[in-house]
Amino acid sequence: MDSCASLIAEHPYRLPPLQAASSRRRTLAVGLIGPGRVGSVLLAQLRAAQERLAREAGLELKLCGVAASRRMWLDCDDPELNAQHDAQTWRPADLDQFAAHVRGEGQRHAMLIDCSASDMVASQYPYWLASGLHVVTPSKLASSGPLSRWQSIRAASQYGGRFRYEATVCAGLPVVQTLRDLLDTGDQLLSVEGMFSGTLAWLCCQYDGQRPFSALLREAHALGYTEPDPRDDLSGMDVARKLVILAREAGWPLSLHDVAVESLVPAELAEVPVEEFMARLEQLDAPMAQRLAAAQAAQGVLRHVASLDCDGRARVGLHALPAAHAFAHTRLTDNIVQFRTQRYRDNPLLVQGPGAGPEVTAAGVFADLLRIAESLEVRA
Ligand SMILES: NC(=O)c1ccc[n+]([C@@H]2O[C@H](COP(=O)([O-])OP(=O)(O)OC[C@H]3O[C@@H](n4cnc5c(N)ncnc54)[C@H](O)[C@@H]3O)[C@@H](O)[C@H]2O)c1
Ligand SMILES: N[C@@H](CCO)C(=O)O
Repeated sequence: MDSCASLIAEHPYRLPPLQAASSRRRTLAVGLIGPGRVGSVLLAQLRAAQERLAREAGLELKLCGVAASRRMWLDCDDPELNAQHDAQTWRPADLDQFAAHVRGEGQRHAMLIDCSASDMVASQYPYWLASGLHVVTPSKLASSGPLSRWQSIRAASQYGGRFRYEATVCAGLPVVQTLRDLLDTGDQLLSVEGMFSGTLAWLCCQYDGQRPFSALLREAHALGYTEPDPRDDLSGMDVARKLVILAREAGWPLSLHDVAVESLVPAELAEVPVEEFMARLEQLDAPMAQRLAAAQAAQGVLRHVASLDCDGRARVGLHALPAAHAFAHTRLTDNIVQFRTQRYRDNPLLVQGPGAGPEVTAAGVFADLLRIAESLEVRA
């Protein structure tokens, strides 16, 4: 035990568990869709916290199912069978059946967590929310997809289940909620600027010409920073989606086609299957070496920067910034978000920290789950 942990364990004045635990006992049925890098870490975090949440917060999390792209696991009344994760308990995936199973009979609180990167899954949100299921996701597809679908999701979440998506922008950092709080307290957003890609932040920090860009990109993929298809990061589309999400949060009807995006993906690799793209990554090395040399010649550093203003101007691209620029001093996957608002007009409000990776992203999703759970009424 480190000294801090032992101090907490031995301290005679440790705070008692929350009083409300017994009087606010609630059960939340949870189904997870997409047990990939983020989804599987989230499952581990939920399991690790289950007992503590029941004891200290009166929240019983009941994991009732996991759906992957081709198969799903549903719990049943037989604990022995539930304990087995083998072919006997897995069955072909069927999202309607999955959602109905998690919703269950009667009035129980139920939530679907979408950790896939599937548009087909995102298109189900309006129906799930309208049926009273809560939805939490790190996937940007719904919040930055077609505006009409986004509006249906917002409408369904007004009277149905609740919808939260904090981890869609800068993973576990409190970005969407910070903007929401500013707006809800009467502030007005003027502009947002920053570095919104953990992958590109990490690549820009690591890339000094010693190792080829392609080798670093393979490493970023293995570390779980990239999107399932790393072209979503390199093309700037992942960052464009984050700008669209923030703009819509502020009530501006932005869509992806409104964002001016500079892509780093060579045209000949834009449409090939992802496996082929990964096999041909070396084709990125020469153009990226040129960008680095140009930045170094100007005594600058490469940084991937995005901006959005209240006239709807949104742009995303790679820049050579002076070494003294605030964005030049970030580390690892650090994202920076600068909100300029009426209140923070002269000196912007800053959110900064790691912006990618399964652990921090899963924790952002988990925090959304807890915020919804806090608001649930006690039901028999
Ligand atoms: N990795 C990060 O740092 C990070 C950060 C923020 C947000 N996100 C978002 O989190 C989501 C998951 O990212 P990841 O890195 O875990 O990706 P991943 O590819 O590791 O996992 C995605 C999982 O979803 C499954 N899947 C695909 N289609 C499905 C379907 N129709 N039904 C059920 N499952 C399906 C895949 O089989 C895979 O297991 C993505 O939307 C991503 O944009 C990731
Ligand atoms: N691939 C994304 C994950 C976080 O959205 C990034 O690198 O920023």
